[in-house]
Amino acid sequence: MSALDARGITVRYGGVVAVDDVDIVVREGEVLGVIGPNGAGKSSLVDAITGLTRCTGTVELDGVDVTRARVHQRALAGLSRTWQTVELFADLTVEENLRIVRTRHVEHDVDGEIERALELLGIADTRHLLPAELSLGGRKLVGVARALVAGPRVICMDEPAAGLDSRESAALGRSLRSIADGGTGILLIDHDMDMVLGTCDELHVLDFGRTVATGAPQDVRRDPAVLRAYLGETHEPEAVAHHG
Ligand SMILES: Nc1ncnc2c1ncn2[C@@H]1O[C@H](COP(=O)(O)OP(=O)(O)OP(=O)(O)O)[C@@H](O)[C@H]1O
Repeated sequence: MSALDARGITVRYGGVVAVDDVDIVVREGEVLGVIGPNGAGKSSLVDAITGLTRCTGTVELDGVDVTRARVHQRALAGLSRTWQTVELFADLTVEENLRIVRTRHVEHDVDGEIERALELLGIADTRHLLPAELSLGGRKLVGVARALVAGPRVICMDEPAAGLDSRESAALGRSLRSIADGGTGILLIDHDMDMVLGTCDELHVLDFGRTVATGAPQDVRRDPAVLRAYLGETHEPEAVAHHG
């Protein structure tokens, strides 16, 4: 069943069409990767889906139309988001940062969710540390844990691996897989192709705001339209071609 179903999403900034009639479906337990060159519209798409930017099109969560819902209402309906920069409370420990998350249901077992998130992200041993005592990778994992504690149906992640080394990035990918295996859908934007190709069930490729390819990672990375989209990019064609 689809946890997130976004249809005909179009985002305009003045005369610029940043996202052009894009359909995105994330199923329960699926990791959907959205990739594309710089400026392809990935962040704008996630901003539109989460309600942060104006768009046309429709967004459904678990079959419920949330197109007109505000950001916080979408969050309460089950749509979580992580950011490129992780904002944690500096004076609170990892566990306390998770404890202040607003959960979706009052009867929510917060303690249970926190333990589950700490275990899934492999950060249980850091629970009493302050954010400053963690590496950037560690803080990013706490950011993902925080999104998870709310009990989302779908988590949208904007470049969670940015700034991580390859070992941290691989660990993050494994954690995302475990989260999805627990039933949560994940919409993942990232430039780390090893992590994306190794983690996603499906890829959705954008170029100039348009969908140029969708499908399984092993098919998409060989797709001529995808390779074309990355040509002219300075830092990514090698990554895609390398795996092709
Ligand atoms: N607030 C804004 N106002 C005007 N134009 C914007 C705004 N935000 C993004 N754009 C433009 O919209 C297009 C898509 O940008 P977006 O950031 O969504 O792409 P992206 O794929 O996330 O890029 P990156 O990989 O570099 O993060 C680009 O042409 C960008 O310059």
